[in-house]
Amino acid sequence: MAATTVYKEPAPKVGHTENPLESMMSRFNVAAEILGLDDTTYEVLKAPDKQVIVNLPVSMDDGHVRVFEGYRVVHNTILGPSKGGIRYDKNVNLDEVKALAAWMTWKCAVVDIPYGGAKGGIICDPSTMSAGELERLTRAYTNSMKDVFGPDRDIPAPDMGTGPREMAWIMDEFSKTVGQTSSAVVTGKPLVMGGSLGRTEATGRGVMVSCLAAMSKLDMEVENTSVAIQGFGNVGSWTAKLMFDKGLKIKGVSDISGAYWNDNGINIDEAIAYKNMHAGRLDGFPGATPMDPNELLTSEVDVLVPAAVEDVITEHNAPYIKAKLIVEGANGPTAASADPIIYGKGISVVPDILANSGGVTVSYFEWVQNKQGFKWSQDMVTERADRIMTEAFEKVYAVSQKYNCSLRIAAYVVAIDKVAQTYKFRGGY
Ligand SMILES: NC(=O)C1=CN([C@@H]2O[C@H](COP(=O)(O)OP(=O)(O)OC[C@H]3O[C@@H](n4cnc5c(N)ncnc54)[C@H](OP(=O)(O)O)[C@@H]3O)[C@@H](O)[C@H]2O)C=CC1
Ligand SMILES: O=C(O)CCC(=O)C(=O)O
Repeated sequence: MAATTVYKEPAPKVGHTENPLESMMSRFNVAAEILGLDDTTYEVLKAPDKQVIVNLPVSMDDGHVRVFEGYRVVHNTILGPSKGGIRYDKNVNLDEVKALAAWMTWKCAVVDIPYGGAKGGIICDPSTMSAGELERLTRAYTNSMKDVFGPDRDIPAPDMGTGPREMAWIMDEFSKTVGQTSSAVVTGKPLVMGGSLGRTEATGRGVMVSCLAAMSKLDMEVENTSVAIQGFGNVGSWTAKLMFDKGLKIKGVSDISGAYWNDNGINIDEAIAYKNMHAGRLDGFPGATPMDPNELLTSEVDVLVPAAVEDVITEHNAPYIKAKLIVEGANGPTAASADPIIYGKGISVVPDILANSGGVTVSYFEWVQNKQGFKWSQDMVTERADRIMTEAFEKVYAVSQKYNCSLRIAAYVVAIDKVAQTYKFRGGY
């Protein structure tokens, strides 16, 4: 794929400090130029519609009150109510949330689901907080956002550091403020209370499906393909499990405790069982040997799946990457400064806004089911999600061929074109 196309992104600035918002904007600018996007739509899309910053006083277990800062950024709602996860992490910041919100707009447009984009975050370290503290924090955040959230306004979901438990608290707290049970206000809920079959594994499944689609374009065979995966949380562990079940050889995995390597392939069922029995960490896993986490990204594998945080692939390590294919499970794992290097090496990249869009796709199914008051079977969810992922991949691939550009720029072109066309029909400015 990439080897036959011409690179079209601006060269990195000298001394560039990685910033996900700048990375998002530099790709957006290239796609806008390809499309000949009009100035008004460009100005509307380059900044978020709404940015909310809240102060959240929370009683801690030791009796003192700690004040947390939280954000919700709504990037755009021209395609429908805004959608996007909530991140709990000590490194959350407003620029990051703004980039993540814009990526949600592009992602929903790429898979053609009727949502705009948003993202939320709270600066906190969930690994050091008790369940009670996290519940009080989540309820305080939901209360502060009661005029932002709504089943037809803005619909949160899980992201790093959050999962079904937090989504259940959000649903309960929001329902209390509106005086009726409001299942469709949030997705990624536990199954018993309106969650969808298939949501937990949906993002990893989409990563696996788009990886196989890209491998087929590159004539890569499943049996001979080795993989390294950074991050072993929801996205990383499900990607690993589903790729392992398909017969790919997962040689390296990592989490915050370190990286682990087995040249003969890691038994992912054993790795997940070990993690579940050891406080969610792989530390001490006997089925692989510890390695330097920095070396995982440049290890001798065919496919690299970054599935943890932003900006892990930069101009500094990109020259040493050996994989032929990068499939971005995480949002924004590749800084824009690395793009020309990766492209120049002929490495294909299935970009985040395509590769990890399986999660929001099944969130959309959950929202539809909540509104219908009807539950879909696992087969129905899987078949529909796989079809959407495959069609989105083929569409992005065709655009990359048409404009002779990378899959990343092609995905932005598909997304921005849909949003811009909708603005033309709806008017309003
Ligand atoms: N959940 C979803 O449905 C979706 C998530 N994403 C994106 O996928 C990425 C991961 O999210 P998710 O899996 O939900 O988050 P989780 O919190 O479930 O998992 C994050 C994983 O990354 C690990 N990690 C964190 N920092 C590092 C690091 N520096 N090096 C290696 N591993 C690290 C964590 O380790 P440890 O557990 O040891 O702390 C954990 O294994 C994020 O970019 C998120 O935005 C995108 C689409 C949907
Ligand atoms: O499931 C969702 O609604 C959003 C998931 C998310 O935050 C993401 O795709 O980055």
